[in-house]
Amino acid sequence: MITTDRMAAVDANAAALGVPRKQLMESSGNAVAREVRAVAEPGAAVALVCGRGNNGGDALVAARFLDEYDVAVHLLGRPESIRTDIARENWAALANADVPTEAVTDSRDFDPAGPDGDAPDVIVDAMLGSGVSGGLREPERTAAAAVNAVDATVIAVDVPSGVDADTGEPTGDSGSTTVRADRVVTFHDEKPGLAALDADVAVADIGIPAAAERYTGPGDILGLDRDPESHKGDNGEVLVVGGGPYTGAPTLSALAALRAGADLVRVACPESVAGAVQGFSPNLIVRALPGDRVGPAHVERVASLAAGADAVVLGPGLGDGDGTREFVGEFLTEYGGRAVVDADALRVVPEVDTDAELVCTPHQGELVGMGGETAADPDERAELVRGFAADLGHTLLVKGAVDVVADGDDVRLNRTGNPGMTVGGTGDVLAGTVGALAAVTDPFRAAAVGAYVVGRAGDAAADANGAGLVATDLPDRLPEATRDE
Ligand SMILES: NC(=O)C1=CN([C@@H]2O[C@H](COP(=O)(O)OP(=O)(O)OC[C@H]3O[C@@H](n4cnc5c(N)ncnc54)[C@H](O)[C@@H]3O)[C@@H](O)[C@H]2O)[C@H](O)CC1
Ligand SMILES: [K+]
Repeated sequence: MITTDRMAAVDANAAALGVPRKQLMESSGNAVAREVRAVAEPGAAVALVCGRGNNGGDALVAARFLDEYDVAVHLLGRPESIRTDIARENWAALANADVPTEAVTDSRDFDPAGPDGDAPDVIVDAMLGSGVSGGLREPERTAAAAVNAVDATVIAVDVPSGVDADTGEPTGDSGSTTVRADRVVTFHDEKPGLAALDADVAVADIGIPAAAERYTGPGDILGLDRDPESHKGDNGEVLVVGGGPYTGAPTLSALAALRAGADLVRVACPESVAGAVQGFSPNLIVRALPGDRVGPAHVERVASLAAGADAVVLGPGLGDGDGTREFVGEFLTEYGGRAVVDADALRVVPEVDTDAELVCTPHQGELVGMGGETAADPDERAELVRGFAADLGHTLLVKGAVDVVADGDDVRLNRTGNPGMTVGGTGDVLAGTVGALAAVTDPFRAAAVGAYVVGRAGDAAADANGAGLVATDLPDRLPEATRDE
């Protein structure tokens, strides 16, 4: 099962892995042709109704494969309005292969029966797929009604036009037109909303490599960019709780959170280091806690600060004194929001019963310290991490040459980054980055994207500084690493 957003990410990851979209479209078109052959004998009349996007492109390919049928292609719009060059190439190929085609510019002219007036045996609905937004507009709306009015077997490409593949509901309001399909041939994996439809659903493998789903890639960032209408605070407020024996760690986390997109970052730290932390950057808002270590006396104060944040980053530079461990346990017991837990705070997590949604970011040693297991083989390690995440009831991001991100259901691997990143402080940068992302997306995705972009920032830093990279090289490189390619 895959959602349309995740499908778009996997599609982009496949492209980044070098799988040409044209190849995917050829495979999709071939799958559509197979569906036609499954329902109609050679010589049957097949009308392919194509939109201007890649959904239409799939059917333009299919038309080429169906030469033993009486094929007619109806493009809804002018050929020059076809959106992508791969779909345009397929249109041109059809015209050269003397397949009857017509470009419908006025929806009132559209008749799936075509010029000879005989109703087709099969109609392929390739008007709109995952690129649909809102209820059907013209000419697709009139065309959908015309398709529904014909007594033919309707095969929908990817999803029936006008249907939201995630919900099975119309993409417009409940009364809006959708194509009623007898069969749906969807690509790569089942979509959540298709089961609700009164149609047979076939899932076609179109050659998307498993790595496009298993490993993070540029597609995982899609959709995280800011809403241009957003204003201060919408893009996340993060509270970093750390410092004590160390001052650099909470600062690195806080700077990373800002560079990863958080609007406001506050740092709750012992007053003994507050001056040093504030001194690192005027961008930070420091909330000093009495004394030189974070302890149980600070739980109420930190809990009230956390209530005003979208995500907490707990642990950088806290140290592992008894009082600090007690603080972490009591704070997490009380806190019910989202938190990234790192460094010395990690070992408390297995003992604490919390309503919070946690992302724990241990390295392999810290994972074992929490009671988890690791293995040399990446797939075995991934399965062990997934099982431990299920036991913990939280998301794990286990750092390594290949980072393993897992919650009880899903596992994703990240292979950006380089050995230069073993330098101290990069874990603090990662924790802050995941904190900023957890403020705007779900914990699993925050961990996967966080691992990916910090690794890319580390790779950019290594390009510039070789193995001499230091953690402070990373935050400023996060914006570039987080940009949609
Ligand atoms: N995901 C994959 O790996 C593959 C997907 N394929 C096929 O590509 C479509 C998605 O193609 P896309 O071009 O993104 O969008 P659509 O073709 O679905 O539609 C875009 C097209 O439609 C117009 N439009 C959008 N909303 C409406 C509306 N409400 N009313 C009218 N018109 C609308 C929009 O302006 C565009 O012009 C996917 O479904 C698969 O079939 C690849 O070919 C194979 C790999
Ligand atoms: K369709």
